[in-house]
Amino acid sequence: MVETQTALKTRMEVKNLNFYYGSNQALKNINMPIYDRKVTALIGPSGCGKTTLLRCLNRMHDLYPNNRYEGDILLDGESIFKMDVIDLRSKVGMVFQKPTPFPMSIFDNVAFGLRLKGIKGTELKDRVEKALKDAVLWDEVKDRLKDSAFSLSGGQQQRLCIARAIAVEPEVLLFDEPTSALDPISTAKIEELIVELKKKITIVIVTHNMQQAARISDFTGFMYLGELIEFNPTEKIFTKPDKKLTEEYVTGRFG
Ligand SMILES: Nc1ncnc2c1ncn2[C@@H]1O[C@H](COP(=O)(O)OP(=O)(O)OP(=O)(O)O)[C@@H](O)[C@H]1O
Repeated sequence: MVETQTALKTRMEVKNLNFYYGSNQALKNINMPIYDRKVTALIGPSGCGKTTLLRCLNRMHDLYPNNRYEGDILLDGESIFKMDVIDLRSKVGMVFQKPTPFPMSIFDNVAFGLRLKGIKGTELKDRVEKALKDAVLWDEVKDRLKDSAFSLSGGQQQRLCIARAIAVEPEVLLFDEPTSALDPISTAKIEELIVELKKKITIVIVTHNMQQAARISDFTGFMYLGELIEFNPTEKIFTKPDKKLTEEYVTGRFG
């Protein structure tokens, strides 16, 4: 069955978004839907604003006082700028480029967000186990849950960070180049995991790797110099893009 864009449910919506680091405007009038339970990839040359846009989606930039947003981003129709930021980040989680386990045990890493929500006892154990299973890490760690998270390999640490992020059952999960620090086997595992996760979670991923975008995403946004040049189904972006600039980029004529 061919899916049309109109039949899709919009989970988030970026509307006329400008973003400034002090006086430096990094995003220019971005408009983009993020469809429910699809993988949306952001591609474009270095410095075009991919990470900046991703970090707007859960207000990661709020940490620095000189950063400024204009326009709006909606989550389920509600402005994220009117939401409590902790609440927003429990709905819109993030996995970073380098694995960022906390300096504590494997179990405690995954339990972290759940404990903040007041979950304990058997429910806590069950939810940790479920998250580790969903992140396809359980079999590798079930006998060493008390070990330090740093005793895991890089690829395992990244899956642990994914387990930690999904344990609190976010609606949307943001991935910032999640495999750029990993070997090909670990990369393949994370890619399979992302495709599996989208059954339940809406995913946005920044990637430098165009093959990765083509392999795992349903929609792709191509960015250039702070603008969203084109947003379309991934297959169209890579075979018959609307814009010449997109075509030049995906065929490797500049990068
Ligand atoms: N903390 C910051 N302060 C000031 N300017 C910044 C900051 N972070 C990024 N920028 C600028 O914003 C623009 C977009 O950067 P961003 O990191 O979003 O691009 P990107 O497409 O993710 O690049 P890359 O693929 O190299 O990671 C760049 O011009 C960059 O120099």
